[in-house]
Amino acid sequence: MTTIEFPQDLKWGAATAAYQIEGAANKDGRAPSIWDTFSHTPGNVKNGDNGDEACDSYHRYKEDVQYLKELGVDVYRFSISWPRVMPGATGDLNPEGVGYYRNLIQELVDNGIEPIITLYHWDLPQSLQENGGWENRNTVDAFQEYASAMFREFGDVVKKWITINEPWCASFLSNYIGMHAPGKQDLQAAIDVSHHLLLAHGKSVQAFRDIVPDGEIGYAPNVDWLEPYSPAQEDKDACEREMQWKVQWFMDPVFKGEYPQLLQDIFAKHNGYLKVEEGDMDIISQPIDFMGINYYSGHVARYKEGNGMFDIEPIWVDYDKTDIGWPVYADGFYKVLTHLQELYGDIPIYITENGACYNHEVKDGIVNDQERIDYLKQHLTALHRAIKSGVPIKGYILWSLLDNFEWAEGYSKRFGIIHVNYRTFERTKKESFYWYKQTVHNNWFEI
Ligand SMILES: CCOCCOc1ccc(-c2cn(C[C@@H]3NC[C@@H](O)[C@H]3O)nn2)cc1
Repeated sequence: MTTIEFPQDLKWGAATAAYQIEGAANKDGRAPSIWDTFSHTPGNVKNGDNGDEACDSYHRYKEDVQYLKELGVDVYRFSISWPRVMPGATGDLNPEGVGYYRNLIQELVDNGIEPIITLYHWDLPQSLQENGGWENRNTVDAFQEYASAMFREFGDVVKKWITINEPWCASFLSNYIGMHAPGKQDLQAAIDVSHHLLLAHGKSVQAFRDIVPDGEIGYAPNVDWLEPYSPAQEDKDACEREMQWKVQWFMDPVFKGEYPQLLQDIFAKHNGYLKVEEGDMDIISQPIDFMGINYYSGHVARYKEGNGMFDIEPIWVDYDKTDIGWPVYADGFYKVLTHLQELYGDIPIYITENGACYNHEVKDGIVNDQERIDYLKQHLTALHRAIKSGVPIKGYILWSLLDNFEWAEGYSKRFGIIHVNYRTFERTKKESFYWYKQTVHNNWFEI
């Protein structure tokens, strides 16, 4: 057997997000988010699913923390629901909402688990969407007010914060492709949203430095890897264009203070234009302490003239795929992490999401998700390769602790290492839970 052993100081964790697990959507003063509106609009989410009850973690968080304790993880990454703590989007805090997170944080601390808070995991207050949402530059100031209030409420205990989760999903997937809330298909809207999300990130970092001077803050872009079909320049160029859309568009502004010209030119051909105001790029490129990276999949792709905005087509033919249809492409994890180091140097990285969708059910009290264990072995080996190549990886946070509401896929797609019965909310630890528990305990695994 071969052993893959990690540095002793690597942090192990698990992740969730508010709208995906909490439920209690109309409880204790929470106001609607854009995902309440989107999921309750027929046709947007598979099977008409919504987050009204989800995993009922709002009421079962103590049980969930006990699973984290059993896993032996160092950190738990969760998100705060903006409309739960600030139902008016700005102004007064909701004591019940703040109280829920204070109880959750205390439960984690009492069990020796470090909380990592994500401020924005896509559940924008619907009241802001009525005024244009992230397309409206005023939402940036609303976010800074919300973020500052959370820093003041929890910054005495919580020292690691993430501003924005997957800005590509919250901008282009949601406003250009239209698959996520608010479900627009408007390139200019998506460009405006992407800039305002990054501006909100920068402004909240500025506020954080004053309110939590001993804390660490970053953001969590999602990346994938596109492997050119051939050495032909047209295939390499096609992959570069789409990779820049996912990576450079959201990282160059933070680490270089500018947007990639290649993409600005492509967007202009489709009547999409950046609207940057004086000082914006200085705010966005505020130094941060770490970068979260969310990686799930990659694939081979090649040039195809006229196909989409980037003249590219995916070639997925010969890979194993997870139950959400994404290729299992662990080499892409290693390649994208070393690529990021080449582009941006030694910014400390937490893997803030990595995991797989496999829809196994409970049989005789057991969930035999060997495919998920195999996925984790492949991707943790790729991560180990990146660490050995000198990429400064500080932690690995698995997506997800629980099966949960997978956005437009609803509850049809299961990413958890704990199975959730959505009728009874009964949790069942999967075989992957036990494998991950052993790996966290040992800090190594065998392949
Ligand atoms: C170019 C065309 O593309 C069409 C589909 O495009 C995507 C891309 C990415 C995703 C996606 C979903 N997830 C998992 C979540 N991450 C955050 C957490 O809440 C998880 O539930 N990550 N990425 C979905 C669809």
